[in-house]
Amino acid sequence: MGSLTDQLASLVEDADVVLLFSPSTSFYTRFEEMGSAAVVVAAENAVDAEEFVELPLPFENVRDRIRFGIEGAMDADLVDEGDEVVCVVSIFGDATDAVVRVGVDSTIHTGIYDLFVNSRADPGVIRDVFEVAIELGQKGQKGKPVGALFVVGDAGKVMNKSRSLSYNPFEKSHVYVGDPIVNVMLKEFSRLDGAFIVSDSGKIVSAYRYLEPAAEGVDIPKGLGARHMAGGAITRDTNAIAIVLSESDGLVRAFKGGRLILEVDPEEY
Ligand SMILES: Nc1ncnc2c1ncn2[C@@H]1O[C@H](COP(=O)(O)OP(=O)(O)OP(=O)(O)O)[C@@H](O)[C@H]1O
Ligand SMILES: [Mn+2]
Repeated sequence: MGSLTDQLASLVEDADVVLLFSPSTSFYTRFEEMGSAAVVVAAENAVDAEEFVELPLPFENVRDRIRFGIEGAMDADLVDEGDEVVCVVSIFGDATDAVVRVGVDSTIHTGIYDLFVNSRADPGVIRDVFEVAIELGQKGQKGKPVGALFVVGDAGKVMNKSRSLSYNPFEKSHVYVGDPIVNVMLKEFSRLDGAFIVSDSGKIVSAYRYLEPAAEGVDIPKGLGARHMAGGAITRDTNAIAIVLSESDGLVRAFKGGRLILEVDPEEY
């Protein structure tokens, strides 16, 4: 009696919902055969799950990944506050290697799902901008660390709350983030001062914008400088989100509604 299995069984006991993160087909099939209901959280619905939450980024930080899955499941009314959720994840490799039990309360909710899915801009556009910022953080510009500020969505209003620092290289072009050539241009222009403005659909509206948002009601951590403050504040003053790569600490941060929602270390991707 009192075997390890018995001891650990308490981890999954009385769970309200099971979230399977990127399960293999065989794992998912076995799970289905047991008749257990599960929500699949993955980049794509490769197992044809009935209940599915799409992950826009791999989220190397497992807490972020789990938060995203839970918030997504809550948004789809599959999980409620007060539920006990069991998350089956892979941390070190592709195979399932961890079970995490989470009691869902208000503190679980950071807005990480909301950032991608309930913003003005398309989720794919937000993901593409994230990817550019992460790559830029990994490689820098010609080996040197660079910073960058991308304001995504609600571009008309953002343009009204900002001014041009110089000639806009994207003035007459119709180019979109996610296109490999455009991503190279964005990286090249990251040496310039100011912000990139991206529309809801991913069109690069401008580079070189100096943001002049009202800063009241902005709640961002002390110690971040003017770029982060301006990026955070514009998301309070408009319905845009901001993705900021810091030149000084190398992290990529996302802001929405004047709040810091997500911090990602490009070196971990
Ligand atoms: N209001 C603004 N609008 C657009 N860009 C800005 C604004 N304020 C600062 N920046 C840009 O941010 C750059 C860095 O400024 P600062 O060092 O104060 O920001 P920071 O938040 O500390 O960012 P980092 O972590 O990259 O140093 C500036 O050179 C400028 O290009
Ligand atoms: Mn700085």
